[in-house]
Amino acid sequence: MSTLSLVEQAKRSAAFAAVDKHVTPSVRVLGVGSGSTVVYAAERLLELKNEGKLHPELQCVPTSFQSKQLINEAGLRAADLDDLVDADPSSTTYTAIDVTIDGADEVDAELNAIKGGGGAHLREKLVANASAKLVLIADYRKNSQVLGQNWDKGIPVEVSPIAWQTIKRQLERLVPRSRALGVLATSDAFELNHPVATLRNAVRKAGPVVTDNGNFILDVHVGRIHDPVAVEQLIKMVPGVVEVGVFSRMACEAWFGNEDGSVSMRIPQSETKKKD
Ligand SMILES: O=C[C@H](O)[C@H](O)[C@H](O)COP(=O)(O)O
Repeated sequence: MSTLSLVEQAKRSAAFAAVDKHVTPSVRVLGVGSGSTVVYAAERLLELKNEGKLHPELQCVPTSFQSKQLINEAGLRAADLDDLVDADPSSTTYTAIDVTIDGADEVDAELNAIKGGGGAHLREKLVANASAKLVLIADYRKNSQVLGQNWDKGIPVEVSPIAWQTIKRQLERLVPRSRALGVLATSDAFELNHPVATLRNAVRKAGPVVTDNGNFILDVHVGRIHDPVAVEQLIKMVPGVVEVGVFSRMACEAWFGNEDGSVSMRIPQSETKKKD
């Protein structure tokens, strides 16, 4: 009998289903995300490797220190993102990675996602952006219509430590800032008129979380996010912001483990409508 909790079982089911569908023997370069759900993806990759079902030359691109450890522990070959070459130099999109499988903190109807609950979103976004396909895996708690509906820990924003308090104050003034810029309709973009940015503190270490890249994390509470593209752009425009944990319009599929033990796969709602 399984000793996993319902949530862990849901993560595992989603991870196994997504890996089985997407990591076929023809996949040569795989992006490996970060977080607790990706641990199960690595477990499945190891099984497939032992069954001889992976490409013999498979290269795995890590998205964090943890992710690299998972790749190493599964006996897979890690590759550096910058050492890869574009699969099709004539393409308008840069796709050196065939597919990336990654977790998420929350996913909306269009598969916009909040990521960075584990502070890995800078490298995750770099890898996702170089991938032909980004596939998200998560348990049922992350399955939302609108970002901010279930995830109440704010948007993870990686910032330069040299001016984190200045950046925090500017992030808390996103609304007047966007009005001054006159480029984004902030009033429609997110719920709160007065966002709150909190420095993420470490657990079992005094002081702030320091990312794999030597930066700090501010968790920015904006309430519900109605326009993820605008929110991502607006936060990114604050000097000192290294990366924002809103991944808008990047994922093509999201796999969720459900409470009843089943697995659901979603594509962006607008794509579903086109097919109807
Ligand atoms: O920084 C961490 C990553 O974005 C994770 O993929 C995300 O936080 C989801 O993690 P988990 O699978 O542990 O819920």
